[in-house]
Amino acid sequence: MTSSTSSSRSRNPSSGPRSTPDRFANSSSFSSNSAPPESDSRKPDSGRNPLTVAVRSIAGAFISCFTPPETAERKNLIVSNESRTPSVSSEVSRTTSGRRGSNGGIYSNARKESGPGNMKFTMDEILKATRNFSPAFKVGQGGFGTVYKGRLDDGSLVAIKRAKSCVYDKHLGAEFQSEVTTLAQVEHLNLVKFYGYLEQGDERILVVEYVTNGTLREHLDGVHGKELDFAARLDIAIDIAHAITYLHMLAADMDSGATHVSTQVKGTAGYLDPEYLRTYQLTEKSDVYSFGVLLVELVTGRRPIESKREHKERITPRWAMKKFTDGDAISALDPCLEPAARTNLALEKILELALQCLAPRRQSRPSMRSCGEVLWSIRKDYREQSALGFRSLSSSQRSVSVKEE
Ligand SMILES: Nc1ncnc2c1ncn2[C@@H]1O[C@H](COP(=O)(O)OP(=O)(O)OP(=O)(O)O)[C@@H](O)[C@H]1O
Repeated sequence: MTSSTSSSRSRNPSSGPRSTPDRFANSSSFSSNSAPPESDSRKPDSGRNPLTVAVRSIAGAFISCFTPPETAERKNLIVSNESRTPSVSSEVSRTTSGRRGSNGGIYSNARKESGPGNMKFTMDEILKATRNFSPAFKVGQGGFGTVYKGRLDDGSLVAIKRAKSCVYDKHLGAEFQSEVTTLAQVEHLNLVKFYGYLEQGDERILVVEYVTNGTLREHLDGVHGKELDFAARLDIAIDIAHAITYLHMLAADMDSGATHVSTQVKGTAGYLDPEYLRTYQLTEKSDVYSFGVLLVELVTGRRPIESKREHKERITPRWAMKKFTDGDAISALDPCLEPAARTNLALEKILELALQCLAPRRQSRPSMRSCGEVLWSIRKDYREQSALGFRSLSSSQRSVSVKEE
């Protein structure tokens, strides 16, 4: 989504929403076991901007760095090397209050005790972990800057994100610290763990958990083997909705009620709330918009912007919404997915939700919590229908109306 510290792993510049809380997302792991967000009357969807500059910077990562959900499908996707990343150890996270480092052990790193917002790295440590920012350790380049893979002294594998000098407005000196303070408080199974930071001279560096499973885009493209099945995509959507809901609640707690104006676009094309262009403000509802784009991406398998396609298909959300409103949702379904009555039903409901998320006016968009609840209900129906044994349709029936068997 829109921010400056993204930890996304997308290798495609057009992938990975960038508006508010996706930046540190890992999406998934607990998906199939996750409960719908609990209602919280303390934090109504007020429509105010709960995202401080700092929190806004969290945004943007949820799409890219993710661990596929716990489904049969996942077993084929997951990296079996247990020593690689804590993000694949969902069971560990679920069953222990302690966290595990990339080396598989509970953190022995003294930084854990150093407390949120106080996890400072020295330049020596960063240089050692990245072999002096060796190009061989570079894993990506994003709006925030350059991302390196590194290993800390305790063996933890981390992503070291070195900000471009233009990312932090010199006039907003507190922006980085504010961001760090927020990141240090984020603890969610679907969000990459924040290890610490370095602020020295012009250098601004963030150290976060390294995600080895690849990006959502890669999994949608089948780069790691079989494409994600529909159930897995639904799980991912729910996990992301939960993660953003969590971030919105966090942000609401921290929000001072100030108005947050950003004139520096930090998002990724295709995901950015169009209202931002009018107001220069990012709100929770900007994330909802980006989430709508993500929903479309998940079910169509297409990138938000498909510049090589014919004109009317280039902006994927617009194309998919047209299909949906024309009553032809099924033709927007990712051709990799097997059409089935239950899938088509869920597809329609997901696109309906996406339509609401993509509403041009912010006030018409649902809250993230509500998105999670709707998706939860869609998944419940989908599973029930799967259990009832709805049979698949052949691809040739894709364009005809679906009748339940
Ligand atoms: N935590 C991580 N673990 C592994 N690889 C990562 C991680 N974070 C980022 N990367 C890699 O670095 C690339 C750039 O990430 P980064 O988050 O800076 O850019 P982005 O996802 O394009 O977002 P933005 O442009 O908004 O900053 C990603 O595409 C990914 O390949």
